[in-house]
Amino acid sequence: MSSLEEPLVLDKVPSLSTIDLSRRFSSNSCSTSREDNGLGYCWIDGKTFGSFNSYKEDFKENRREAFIWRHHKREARKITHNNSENQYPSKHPANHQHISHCNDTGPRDITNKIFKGMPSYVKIVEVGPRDGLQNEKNMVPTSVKIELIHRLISAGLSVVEATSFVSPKWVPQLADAKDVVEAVKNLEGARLPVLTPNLKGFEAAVAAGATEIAVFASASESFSKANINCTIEESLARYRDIINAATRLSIPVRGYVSCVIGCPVEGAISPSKVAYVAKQFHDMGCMEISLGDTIGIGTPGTVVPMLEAVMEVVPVEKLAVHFHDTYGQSLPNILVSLQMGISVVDSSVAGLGGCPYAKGASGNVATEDVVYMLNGLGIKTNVDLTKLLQTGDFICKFLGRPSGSKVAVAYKM
Ligand SMILES: CC(C)(COP(=O)([O-])OP(=O)([O-])OC[C@H]1O[C@@H](n2cnc3c(N)ncnc32)[C@H](O)[C@@H]1OP(=O)([O-])[O-])[C@@H](O)C(=O)NCCC(=O)NCCSC(=O)C[C@@](C)(O)CC(=O)[O-]
Repeated sequence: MSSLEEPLVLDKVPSLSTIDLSRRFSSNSCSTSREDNGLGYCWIDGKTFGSFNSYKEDFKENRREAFIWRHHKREARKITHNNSENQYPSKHPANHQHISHCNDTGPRDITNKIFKGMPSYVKIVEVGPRDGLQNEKNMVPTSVKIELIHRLISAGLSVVEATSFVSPKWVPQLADAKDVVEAVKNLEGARLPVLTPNLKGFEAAVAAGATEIAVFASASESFSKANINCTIEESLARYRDIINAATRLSIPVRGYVSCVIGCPVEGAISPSKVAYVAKQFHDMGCMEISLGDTIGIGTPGTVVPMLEAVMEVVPVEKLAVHFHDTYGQSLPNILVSLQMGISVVDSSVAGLGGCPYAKGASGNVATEDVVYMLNGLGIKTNVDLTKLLQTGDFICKFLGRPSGSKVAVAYKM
């Protein structure tokens, strides 16, 4: 459990790349030429990682970064009301969008760069009914799970992970997976993937009517054993069989990699291990690979090198990020992921969740908080924040606890 006691820092994280991380993140990092540092990327430049800046350009850009925060203060005066789909009282700035349409000279250029690499639309994968509820001690009635899924879909979420077909001895809370899927399988407007750890689970999921599944491996050997009772290689062999069977039925498969930053037993996990498992999933045919900071210890300092390693072997369009909020780092981690070109974000309504086999890990980042941030950035999600807040309220009232969403708390004040 030592890994939960202090944040991982860059020098504790082994990296795939040959770059000296402390140099890359130092004030002179971007002044190093591409050839000199092996990869030569300056991640914060907001461009595709393949863009070639000259030594001089890099140096100039790096110097400009010193002005970013001063510039933001000035730009903050220019916030404007965003009349997108959500309507809020003006005291709440969720509808305020930073004007990032700057001209190309001076410090404004920096602001432009920060926003330039970001997607215009983010797909949110809502994992509340599965990841959010799986760790609940008291049994949540099937009818409440079904109602939760209904509400999430009507709030505009286009992907809602409904449940898991895992062993009920391991996760008793989701023993009603068959009933949940049978009740929601014909709902329009959203895809409803379910987790399957083996062929037995896959067959049960398909029999119940699931049309999309997810498999889950770990980048940590110890966590793999604790979570699914097998080694990483054994799990990959199982998943190969599942993916082959799914492909024959034209069922899309999402692959999760857990412990992408650290493991509750092993501590820091090397980005190269994460990249290895992600590549295996990609080669097997997973349509999307979600990178999970299962115990929520990542910071942008560890998330960036991990993503960089994975992006060397898997196209960024196939990647999703999945952060738990144990140390309150999810939003900055999501922000840097967006800057690196990721456009799929997992989250859980009201910040529900926690993994039963990762003691001390808290819930997923709250969907409300993600939507609020994306609204503020002018990034579309098609999620109605008001309906989402009401959905969070519904499940929190049922569970008898306050929301894990900061936005939900703020809106009640
Ligand atoms: C993988 C197993 C099944 C191996 O568990 P095992 O005990 O090694 O399995 P087994 O094959 O020896 O079978 C034991 C019993 O389970 C039954 N069984 C076997 N498979 C199934 C099944 N699919 N559905 C229903 N029952 C099943 C099987 O029939 C047998 O029943 P018995 O004969 O004793 O009555 C078990 O370890 C398991 O279910 N683990 C899942 C744990 C879990 O769900 N953890 C949370 C996932 S969250 C996560 O991984 C992270 C993620 C994705 O959220 C991302 C992130 O946050 O970073």
